[in-house]
Amino acid sequence: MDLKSNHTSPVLTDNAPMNNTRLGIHSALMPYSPKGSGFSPTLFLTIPRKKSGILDDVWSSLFDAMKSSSPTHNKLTKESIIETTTISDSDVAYCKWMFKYPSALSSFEQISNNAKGKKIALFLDYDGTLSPIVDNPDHAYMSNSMRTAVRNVAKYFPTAIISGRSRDKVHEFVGLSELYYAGSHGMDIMGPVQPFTNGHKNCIKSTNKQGKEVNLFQPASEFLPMIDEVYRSLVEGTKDIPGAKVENNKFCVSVHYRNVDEKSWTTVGHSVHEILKEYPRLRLTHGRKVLEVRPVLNWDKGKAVEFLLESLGLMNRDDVLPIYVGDDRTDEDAFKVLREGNRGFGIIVSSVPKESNAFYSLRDPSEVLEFLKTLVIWKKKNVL
Ligand SMILES: O=P(O)(O)OC[C@H]1O[C@H](O[C@H]2O[C@H](CO)[C@@H](O)[C@H](O)[C@H]2O)[C@H](O)[C@@H](O)[C@@H]1O
Repeated sequence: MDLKSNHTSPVLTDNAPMNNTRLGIHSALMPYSPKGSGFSPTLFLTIPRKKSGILDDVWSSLFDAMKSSSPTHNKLTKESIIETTTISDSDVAYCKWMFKYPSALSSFEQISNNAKGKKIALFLDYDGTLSPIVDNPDHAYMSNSMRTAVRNVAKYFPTAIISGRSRDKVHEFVGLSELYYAGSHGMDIMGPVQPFTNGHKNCIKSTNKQGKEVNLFQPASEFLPMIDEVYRSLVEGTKDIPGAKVENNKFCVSVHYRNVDEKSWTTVGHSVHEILKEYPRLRLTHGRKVLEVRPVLNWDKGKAVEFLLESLGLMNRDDVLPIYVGDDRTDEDAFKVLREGNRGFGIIVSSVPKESNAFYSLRDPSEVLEFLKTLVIWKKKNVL
């Protein structure tokens, strides 16, 4: 299969009206090039940051994006059940979308043909991929059957979890020590000890909880005090908004508005924006009913995938097939890296149509579970 020819020129629109950036907000809250830091300049984004006068534009587009960032599932009523006996417009739209992003389950044969003679490297996002989206981020538990499936795939394929959460938190949720973990959207990677060829200087040797020697890569370590400070300011600045929740993800901070009354979403946005004005070295990205504050650093989940492939000795090898499964905007960076290098492919987890750089789709975590089980069954058959 020629991975490049599946479909061309993917556009990342994410179902929301936006300017030429994901949020329509980047010109205000985006990149800044700090001088005199100890970092490699290539790690920093370099688009100049505008100072003022665009607040209205910024917030109207942010608000549109906030509204559409995670579909609200209609509650089942008698009427809706009767209605669903006929095919709805959204079913038709989903089916059309699946022509472009075929199901990774029904296309499994195609995937396995492509994987023949190759070593699969598996990258898995956590929230919305391995665990269902729930209202309380502290309760986003993974099912035992999913844990077993992940443990099983990891027996056959090098497997990494790449999450926006802090590395410790996502490790605690997943609870498997045989995996590699990248937290804070890839800014905190614990990987195997390997001689690095890419000269990353923020890499240090450490030991994991099992006492095994590991490599720790934290390109944003300089930002720790700033992130702690902005976390406290965000907690203070949103404390009077019922339902708002701020989560410290170590090298980034999440401001959740899933449980905030829609009428107050702009208040959340404005509060975050007011605070971030004081932090030109921080930027804002947008996930599923969450605003994510992170360092202005040229580092994302895509870079984390490349870093892990390199440290596993699997980079740029014809006999390696990386597969990345994820549901959110930040996963697009990883899909893109795999697509552009024609290295492997992304699988987008979504129950609604959305533009993506992935090649295949799965509807929800229950289909992710099926996919992982299918991979193991296929591998077992082919090993024997
Ligand atoms: O990269 P991920 O592992 O997908 O992390 C992205 C964000 O996930 C979490 O928030 C999302 O899931 C929550 C639990 O289901 C849900 O309540 C929230 O609305 C979602 O945005 C996590 O809490 C965030 O910190 C991550 O940035």
